[in-house]
Amino acid sequence: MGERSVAQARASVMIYNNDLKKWEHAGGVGGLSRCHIYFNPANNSYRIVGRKINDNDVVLNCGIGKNLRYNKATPTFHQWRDQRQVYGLNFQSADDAVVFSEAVMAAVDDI
Ligand SMILES: CC(=O)N[C@@H](Cc1ccccc1Cl)C(=O)N1CC[C@@H]2C=C[C@H]3CC[C@@H](C(=O)N4CC[C@@H]5C=C[C@H]6CC[C@@H](C(=O)O)N6C(=O)[C@H]54)N3C(=O)[C@H]21
Repeated sequence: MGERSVAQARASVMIYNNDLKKWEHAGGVGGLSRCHIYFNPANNSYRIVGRKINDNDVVLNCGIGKNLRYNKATPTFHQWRDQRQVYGLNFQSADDAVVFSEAVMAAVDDI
């Protein structure tokens, strides 16, 4: 049994460039991605995967750890970090952002 999607949202994926001190579009080009939260029943893990709508390029692929701190910087821009970098999602609506954030936090609680 493979991974299954437990939530999805369209958002622009951004990565903070710590060297240049600025946000950059994940994958280098702006645009919307379909972002899924996948649950892997084989090891009870979750990850967030984002693929560009226009060419399916994977621009985000990060595990959800039990200590993940998810920051709602604005109603439509949410961010989190891992030991390497900071990720940001620019949602198209506050509603999309709420649905996705609740799924992220449910995943964190489930680990
Ligand atoms: C303790 C800690 O790690 N703190 C982190 C947050 C955090 C807290 C707790 C757990 C995890 C995390 Cl991640 C932290 O402070 N970080 C993470 C890196 C981010 C970088 C820049 C500065 C610039 C100001 C702010 C920012 O990003 N903000 C404001 C809303 C604004 C909204 C849209 C996004 C879209 C692209 C850019 C823009 O508008 O051009 N942009 C923004 O400009 C967006 N900020 C941050 O937010 C910074």
